[in-house]
Amino acid sequence: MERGVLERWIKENEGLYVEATRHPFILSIRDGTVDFSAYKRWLEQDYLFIRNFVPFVASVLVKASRESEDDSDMETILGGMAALHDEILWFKKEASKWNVQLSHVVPQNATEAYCRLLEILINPETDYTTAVTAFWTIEAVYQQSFSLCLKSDSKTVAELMEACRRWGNDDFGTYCESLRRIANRHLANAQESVRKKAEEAFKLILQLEVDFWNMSFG
Ligand SMILES: Cc1ncc(CN)c(N)n1
Repeated sequence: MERGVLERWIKENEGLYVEATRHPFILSIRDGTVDFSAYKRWLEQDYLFIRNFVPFVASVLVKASRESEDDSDMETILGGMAALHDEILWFKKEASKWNVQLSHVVPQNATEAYCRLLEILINPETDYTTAVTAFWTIEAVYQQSFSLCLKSDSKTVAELMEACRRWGNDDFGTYCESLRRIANRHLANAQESVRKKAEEAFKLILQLEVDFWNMSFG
C-alpha cells in the first residue's frame, strides 16, 4: 500500500486503529464464540446508524460534484450510495430472521454520539476533503473488521456469514481502496488547516467505532 497521508495517520494511531479494526466483538464472531444477544444489539443499533449514514453519503456526493476536479470521485461515491439501498433491505430481512423489531429500537449513547458527528460532517461548513476522509474511515473499519471473519481459519458460524460477507467481501475491499486513493489525493493537495480537520475526524471516527463495538456487549 503506497504511503499516503492516511497510512501515516494509521501508523501514528496504531493502537486505536487496531482497537477499531480488531475489536473483541469482531474477534468473537471470527472465533465462533460471539453471544447472539450481542450480535442482535449490534444489528439494531447499526440499522439506526445506516439510516443516518445515507444522508451523510449523499452530502459527500454533493461536495464531490461541487469541489472535486476529478469526475470519477462522484462516480465512486455514487456506487457506494446505490449499495446502501440494498443494505437497508438486508437489515430489514436480517432483523426479521432474528425476531428483532427495528421500529422499536432505542438509540444507545454510542449510536447517538456517532450520529451527532455525521450531522457535523453533513454540514456544508465541513469541506469535501474532511468529508471524504471520514467516509473512507467509516467504510474501511467495517471492511477490515469483517474480512477477518472470512479468513480460511475463521470459525464464524453460518448464521453470521451473510453479515460478515456484506462488508468483508473483496468487492467492498476494492471500493474502499478507491475511496482511500481519493482521500489520499485530496489530503496531499489540501492546506494544512484542512488536513488538521480531516485528521481530527479520522481519529474521532476510530474512537466512535470502538464505542460502537463496545455497545454490543450491553
Ligand atoms: C457503525 C458503522 N460504521 C461503518 C459502517 C459501514 N458503512 C456501518 N454499517 N456501521
